[in-house]
Amino acid sequence: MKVEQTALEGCFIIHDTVFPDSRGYFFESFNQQKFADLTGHTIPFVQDNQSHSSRGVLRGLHFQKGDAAQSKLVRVLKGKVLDVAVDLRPGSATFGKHVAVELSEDSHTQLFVPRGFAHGFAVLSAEATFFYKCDNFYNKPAEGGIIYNDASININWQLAQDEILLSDKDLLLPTLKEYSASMANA
Ligand SMILES: Cc1cn([C@H]2C[C@H](O)[C@@H](COP(=O)(O)OP(=O)(O)O[C@H]3O[C@H](C)C(=O)[C@H](O)[C@H]3O)O2)c(=O)[nH]c1=O
Repeated sequence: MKVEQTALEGCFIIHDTVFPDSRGYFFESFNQQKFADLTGHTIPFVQDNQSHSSRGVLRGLHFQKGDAAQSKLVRVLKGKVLDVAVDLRPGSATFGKHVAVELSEDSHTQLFVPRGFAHGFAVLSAEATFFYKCDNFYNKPAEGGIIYNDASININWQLAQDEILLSDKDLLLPTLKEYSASMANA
């Protein structure tokens, strides 16, 4: 397992150590001690999630607010996605900035998304199975989000506009400016 820092402090890429042999391959997808030794974080993950989507599906940009905030360790079991994390930490020097990383079943890479970030992904392969660990439980009332095509974040999702399929909920998400204003008035 190797850790690659990104431009956003606390958000990093994990390169898994894979053991191929004549049968296929093996790798430890998560080891709390190795994760802590390499990242300095001991994360008490409490919930695993898995979703499956067809090409063009875009899930995000999502987060949970306040004490319900989640850090996530995300990876792809099947197919390929563009995975995106957006820094929404108040006062962060990289507030509103994002990282976009291709994750696939063959890359054996994972992305750690800290609390305070919005997260989303777009499916680039015919279909993709997405798996992630969360360090806080699902809390529907605390859910928040930012619209995927917010010009101030300017994410290139690597899909043609007419390919992108969003949930009705995600189509109605606010821009970062609208969200920030709503929080300021809260
Ligand atoms: C997230 C979640 C959802 N659900 C239920 C609620 C809905 O009935 C159904 C689908 O939920 P949703 O449309 O919010 O699923 P996604 O659009 O994949 O949401 C996720 O998308 C991006 C990529 C994220 O990072 C978040 O973890 C999460 O928001 O699963 C649960 O029961 N537990 C959960 O933890």
